[in-house]
Amino acid sequence: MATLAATVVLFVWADLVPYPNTIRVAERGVADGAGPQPPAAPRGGSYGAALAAAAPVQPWARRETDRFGALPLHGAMGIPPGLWPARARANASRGAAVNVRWTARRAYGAMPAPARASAPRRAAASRTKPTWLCLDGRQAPSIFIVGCQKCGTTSLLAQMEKTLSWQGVRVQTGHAYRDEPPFFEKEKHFFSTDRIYAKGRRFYLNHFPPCSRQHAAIVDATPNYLNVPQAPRRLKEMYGAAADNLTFVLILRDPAERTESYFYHARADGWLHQPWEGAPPVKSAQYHLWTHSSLRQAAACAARGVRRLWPECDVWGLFVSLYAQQLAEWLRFFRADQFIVVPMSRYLDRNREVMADLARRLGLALAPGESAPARANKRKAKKSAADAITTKALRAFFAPHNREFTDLLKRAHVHVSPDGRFSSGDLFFERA
Ligand SMILES: Nc1ncnc2c1ncn2[C@@H]1O[C@H](COP(=O)(O)OS(=O)(=O)O)[C@@H](OP(=O)(O)O)[C@H]1O
Repeated sequence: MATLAATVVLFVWADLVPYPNTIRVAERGVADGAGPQPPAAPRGGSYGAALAAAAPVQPWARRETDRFGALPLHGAMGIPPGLWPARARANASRGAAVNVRWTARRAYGAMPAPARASAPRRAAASRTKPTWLCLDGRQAPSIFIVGCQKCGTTSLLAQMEKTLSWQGVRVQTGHAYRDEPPFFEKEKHFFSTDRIYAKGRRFYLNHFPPCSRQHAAIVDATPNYLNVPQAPRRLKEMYGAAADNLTFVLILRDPAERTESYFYHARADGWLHQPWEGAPPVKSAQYHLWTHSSLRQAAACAARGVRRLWPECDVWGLFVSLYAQQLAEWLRFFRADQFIVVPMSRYLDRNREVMADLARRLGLALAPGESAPARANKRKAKKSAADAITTKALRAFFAPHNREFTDLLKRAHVHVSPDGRFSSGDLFFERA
């Protein structure tokens, strides 16, 4: 009830604020995320056919395409029409009322069927030694922390480097070139960034030590690999047959908190994603206004029948938190038993168990004794009470996506650290 009240307050208030009515939405991603896309059609048939079979597309859904400003977000948030502010009700009576939730559910019903791990493959998920990959004379990464941005990836990597080893040799990340920012030591951005990918395989592999100097395992911890749709295909192509031996770690945070953290980081560093006309300069963007515009963007996409909000609506901003749709894409290229999902809450609360589980699955030894996760990349901006209200509104938006994520993990038999156990419902708000 408190969540609903907070959401209503935010959106009633937000409705009074003048917003740009036309939002220019990049068709698919922006900047480095753009470029050739993997095929969108699912394995078992076309989305179009599945959607048409489920229910015919309503004319009002089509009409919404260019009417961004008129969308009643309140409906998308599940708020009963009686509680909508006057402007939203007026929009609705003009024919703009869109049951976005229904549209979205219909669209997501047709997600690609993920590849299932066969029983022997699943059994083989624990290893006795790490995977050692030599490509063109370089020890190439065999472990990828592919996501997600603002989910504790820096902290996890630091702890892996400190505590995981094999026969006394630690894991490591390779190096950054002198003209690259220092954080490229952790994250190479190769498979996710067109201009870096264009430099080619040799350029990537030159970041890693020669095979002669054997390391326990090499890690590329680029949190954007998960949300850039080109990344899994590129990775698979580069590794060829060796791709079967890779392990992908996904440390994932409550999507709403992640989005909040992203906003403050991206605003401070000047790369906040706001693909709508009339957006303020990045430095003066405000969290609640940015969130409201992002939710409008999502609602408009759903209303015009976009099949998967990620990647078809956008791949940046709050769309980075659409984990189900992203993982489904990765499962088209890799087996389910190559993935380890680490909820950030478990990483913090059950740290030792999670690290032991990672060690087992990566074939590495865990150093004895306790080690706490470092608080890396802590945001500098102060939290405010108003932010909490905005984040609650985001939670309402993400709730069905979170359930979809949990369903996917169960269906595809993806391992959730530390013990593979999780209940149906929302993984990010499970009871201990
Ligand atoms: N130990 C521990 N406890 C609690 N929170 C932690 C911890 N380690 C990292 N964090 C929070 O994770 C956020 C940074 O995540 P990333 O390192 O993945 O960021 S980045 O994508 O590499 O920029 C960032 O979140 P915000 O502070 O909310 O922005 C960090 O504070």
